[in-house]
Amino acid sequence: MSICTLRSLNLAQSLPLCTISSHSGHRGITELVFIVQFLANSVLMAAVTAENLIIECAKQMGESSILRQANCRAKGAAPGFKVAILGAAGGIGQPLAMLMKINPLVSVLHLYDVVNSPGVTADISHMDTGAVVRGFLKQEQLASALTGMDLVIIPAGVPRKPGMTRDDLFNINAGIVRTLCEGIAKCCPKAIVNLISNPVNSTVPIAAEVFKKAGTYDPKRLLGVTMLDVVRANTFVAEVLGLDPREVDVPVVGGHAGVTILPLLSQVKPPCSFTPEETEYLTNRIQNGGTEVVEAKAGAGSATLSMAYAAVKFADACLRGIRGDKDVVACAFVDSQVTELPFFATKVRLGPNGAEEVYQLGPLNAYERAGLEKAKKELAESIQKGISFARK
Ligand SMILES: NC(=O)c1ccc[n+]([C@@H]2O[C@H](COP(=O)([O-])OP(=O)(O)OC[C@H]3O[C@@H](n4cnc5c(N)ncnc54)[C@H](O)[C@@H]3O)[C@@H](O)[C@H]2O)c1
Ligand SMILES: O=C(O)C[C@H](O)C(=O)O
Repeated sequence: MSICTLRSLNLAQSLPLCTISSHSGHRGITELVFIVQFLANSVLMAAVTAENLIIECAKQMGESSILRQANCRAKGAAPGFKVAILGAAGGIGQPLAMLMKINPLVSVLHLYDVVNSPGVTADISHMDTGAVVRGFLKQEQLASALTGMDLVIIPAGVPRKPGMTRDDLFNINAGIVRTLCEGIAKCCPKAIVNLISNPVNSTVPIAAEVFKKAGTYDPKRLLGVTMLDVVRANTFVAEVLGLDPREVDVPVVGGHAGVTILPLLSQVKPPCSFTPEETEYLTNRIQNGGTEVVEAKAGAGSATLSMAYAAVKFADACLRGIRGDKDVVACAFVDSQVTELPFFATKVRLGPNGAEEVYQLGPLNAYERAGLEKAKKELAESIQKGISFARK
């Protein structure tokens, strides 16, 4: 029975009581009973009619009630940006969807996955925040999920288990990212893409190749998400320095795997210095932060909650950039001329078109210069692997 009918029936039960109390002093019992019965019947009839209308409406629309509610609310959507999450039912996808639903810059939130997206959508759509939430399930609904989007966030794909490298995910995730990016090229070629799926050092080159093939590639709009490395670096450095992590800003450059993750501890803000032991400890911990979580989860996946937080921090920066806010700067793995490699993570300035400006590395100390050489060697192979896969 629908909510409308239930409410009408409650009304039918309570109305006679009101009527008796307000009229009992002026009318005879028989007259009163008649009036009460008449009113109750009228309300019941109205309730039954409303129920029939609802059933008829649902039949005509041939849709679930979730879709009808979403359509309804979409008509009144507040101004803001349209964001799609691909892989929204996953370990990262769910908390990411929840946090994006809270973001006041988001007016429409599309949740796409190959499994479980209706449940996640129903759940998140009950949050009393502004964004309208719609769910999309499986490949046949990918185009609807993507059409009209300003920002697409991709955490789709398998996570690591203990003993695996991120590159071990390549065989499965490369194909997933390729398919999703083909959809983006067709349905929302102007959207800014935040790519989370690992191995980021290879999936970003794959995405670039897909967009090039489709003739839609805009290097500024494709951003590999390395924000989790920055979030970890800020946390670990703050611990060592005894500071509030919110006051610390550590640039992390290179890529997103092992030695390709290069924290620039000589450029930490507020300015500070580290002993060689602290530098070694911090660099190792930041480079292996992902593995630390994978091992602690002991087979149940990799970082999801801190990643959702980092993804939202980065997506929010992208949305502020699209809105035209000045001086929005974050680290990301992007098409780059900073080194001889075609892709590299550095600080970028985010604007209406994505990464409007890619910043240089700045002065590096001897420890960081040695780290950079190691990072570039591994990065070159991972980037080439992605390009070769996509060109096959
Ligand atoms: N960039 C980073 O810093 C970072 C951090 C953590 C995790 N990751 C990566 O993010 C990815 C997701 O991690 P997770 O923990 O959420 O994994 P998960 O397995 O919990 O969730 C992945 C979701 O992707 C969905 N999916 C699979 N194929 C899909 C397809 N073709 N289209 C749409 N959705 C699809 C799955 O159904 C699942 O819901 C992994 O590759 C992981 O390594 C990256
Ligand atoms: O480590 C992983 O496999 C997931 C992610 O890349 C991370 O850094 O936590």
